[in-house]
Amino acid sequence: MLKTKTNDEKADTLLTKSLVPIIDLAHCGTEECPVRSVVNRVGQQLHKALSEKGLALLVNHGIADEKLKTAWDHLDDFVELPTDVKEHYIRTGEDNHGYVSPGLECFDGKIPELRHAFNICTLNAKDLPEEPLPGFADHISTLAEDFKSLARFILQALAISFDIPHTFFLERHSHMLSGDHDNETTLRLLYYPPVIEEDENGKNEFIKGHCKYSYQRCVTNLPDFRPEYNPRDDFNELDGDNNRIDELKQTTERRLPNGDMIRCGAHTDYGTFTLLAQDSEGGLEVKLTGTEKWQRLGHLPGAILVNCGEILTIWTQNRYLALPHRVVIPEQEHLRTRGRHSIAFFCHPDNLTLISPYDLPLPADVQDTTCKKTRKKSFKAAKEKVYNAYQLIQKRFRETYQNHYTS
Ligand SMILES: O=C(O)CCC(=O)C(=O)O
Ligand SMILES: [Fe+2]
Repeated sequence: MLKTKTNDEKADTLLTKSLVPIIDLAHCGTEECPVRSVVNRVGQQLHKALSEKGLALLVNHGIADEKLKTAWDHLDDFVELPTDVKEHYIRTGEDNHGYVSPGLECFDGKIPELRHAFNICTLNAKDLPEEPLPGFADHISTLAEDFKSLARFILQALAISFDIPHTFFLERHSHMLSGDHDNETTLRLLYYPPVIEEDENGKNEFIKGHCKYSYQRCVTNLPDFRPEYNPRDDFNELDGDNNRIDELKQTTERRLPNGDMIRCGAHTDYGTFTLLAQDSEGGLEVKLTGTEKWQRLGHLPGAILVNCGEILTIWTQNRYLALPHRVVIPEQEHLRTRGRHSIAFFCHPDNLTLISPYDLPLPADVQDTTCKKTRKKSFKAAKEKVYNAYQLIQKRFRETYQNHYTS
């Protein structure tokens, strides 16, 4: 007799199809003093995941799903506030804190981003929309503290993966979310509105700034790593054939009535690493280390993605490469016409930390093969070019918001 698969069996089968290494944090990711043996194991697993792929999915990390969902509810409420109220909370550029409305950011330097973002760099209630939205400050501050604890866990695990004292990275990230302008770490709430080509007035939902689905739960609680045919993949095979690429773009890229839009352009994150939670599949694609092809990441409900940022790449002398990623407008109508929420925690070193590629020990094989003279020479060159974390990130902010600054 043919046996039908249980949900758990289906989930297991789908998990084995995941592109991404899955790391179990044994529920101690947010603990102040996590069990040492778990930190050691995660350190070894992170080393393999980040050096081979540039990312990993964290499960049993200690941040309850309900907390994430409530944060997304708060963001939806914020987006629905009248424009003049929202204006009080707009990101000014002096620091990264505040609301960023759709169209202001441009990660790939070309196409404006189709999303609402609220950046949180300080937990001070007066800088959060507590007055129009009672409960916002309390909830978001607790969640931000959870993400900070999880980041501290990862920082310790990373140190272990390099065989250096477990406090090495912690000491260089000691001001995260302190509100004293000494560290650019940011918790970012994101909402991508549904993309509906035309409504009855001939306008797109996004252009009206109205969110048809203000909140959505995942379609399913099963992992979703189905490989799907994506016509954009054809671009990957067509290096250099510009005519053919243009022709394909006409048929595969979603254009809105007022021009090109994308959910989030291709980029790498600027900091040490990023933790990312997403409420549903909504177009997140990655280029895994060593590959040139955009791949759909898929969705594992409740998991938090950790991906390597540019500062960690410098620190590790390119052993952990920053992960190129983007959020495209999904081809499938049932995904495109639903909104999508995510939360990103960008973990940054303290501003004055010098990011030198010579702080970490070289792996044994590199040490053996690199002759002393070359090492001396490159050390001198590297010494001349060392920037601090603040200088590195400000340069990247200027590039991302260049349209805004010049307009
Ligand atoms: O929303 C997402 O899934 C990704 C967001 C992102 O990559 C970013 O804001 O840097
Ligand atoms: Fe990103």
